[in-house]
Amino acid sequence: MTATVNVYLDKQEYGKDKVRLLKVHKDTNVHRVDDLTIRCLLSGSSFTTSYTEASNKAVVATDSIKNTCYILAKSSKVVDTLELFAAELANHFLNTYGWVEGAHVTIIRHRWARMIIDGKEHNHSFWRDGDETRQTEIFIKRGPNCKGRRTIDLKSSIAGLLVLKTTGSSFEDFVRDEYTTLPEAKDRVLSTCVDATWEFNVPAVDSVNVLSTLGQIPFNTIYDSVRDVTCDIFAKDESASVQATLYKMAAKSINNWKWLERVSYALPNRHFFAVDLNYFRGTKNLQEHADVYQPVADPSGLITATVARSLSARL
Ligand SMILES: O=c1[nH]c(=O)c2[nH]c(=O)[nH]c2[nH]1
Repeated sequence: MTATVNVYLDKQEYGKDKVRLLKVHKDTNVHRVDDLTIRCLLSGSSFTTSYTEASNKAVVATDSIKNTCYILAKSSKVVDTLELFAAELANHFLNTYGWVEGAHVTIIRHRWARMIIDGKEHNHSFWRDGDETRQTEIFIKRGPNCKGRRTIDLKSSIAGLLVLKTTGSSFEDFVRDEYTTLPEAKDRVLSTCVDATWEFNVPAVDSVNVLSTLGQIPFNTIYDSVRDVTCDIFAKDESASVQATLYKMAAKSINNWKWLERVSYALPNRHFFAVDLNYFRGTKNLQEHADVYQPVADPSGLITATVARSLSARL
């Protein structure tokens, strides 16, 4: 029995997720590695019938999409710049399959730090120095009227950068009412797991110019810089709140880089509460006496914001 037709396919994207890939750069005997997890999703009106009429005529198998990731990783010269490799992949799908209207590629890079052996960086041995990842997400679309044009939405992120400072953070002067139990804190432990995202301002370009246009943006330097700014401000700011520190971090990176349009942070406030030890022989461990804390995994605060370049700054 056919379903009643008071519905329509509103949107669709399909492809391969969690394609795992390790690229070893062997150009010298000091090897470098890029350990990636890739998602490639395709979209376009030609795929509608694969959902609504069970027709696979336009469907590029997700297995072929996976193979493409490996084939391009073999030939690519830019795997170590996530944004450019993501653009190469997305562009490939648009150039190869004329009916694909949008290619949406997300790449996560997992950390491998060089081992120090006998006091020296080792040529080909690495260790996982944390769960933090670098990520990028690109969505390249064919121009609606001019098929040779491409519009590019591009953003990159740091996810899971776990940081902690033991002083230089306060939280005072907040609302006190009958719901409040939290004491004012002049000096507290501050810890968060940073998710930072920066959105690039990329003009629409002709299909042949996608990679050369993006090639002008110093993506790896921007990533290093946003990470440095995050750590620098986290460490040096006399923080009045997570909100105030977040704003300084985001504003600084927008001011540093003309390519950045918006910078967002999501900062969980991982609480460390001083343990009240007064019950044990009057032991003082609160306020200025605190040095034993209880980390509280749940619940955590969550402070999020996006800071954007103002229109006047674009002129
Ligand atoms: O930096 C903070 N911001 C808050 O909004 C908040 N709320 C809270 O209980 N502790 C904190 N800390």
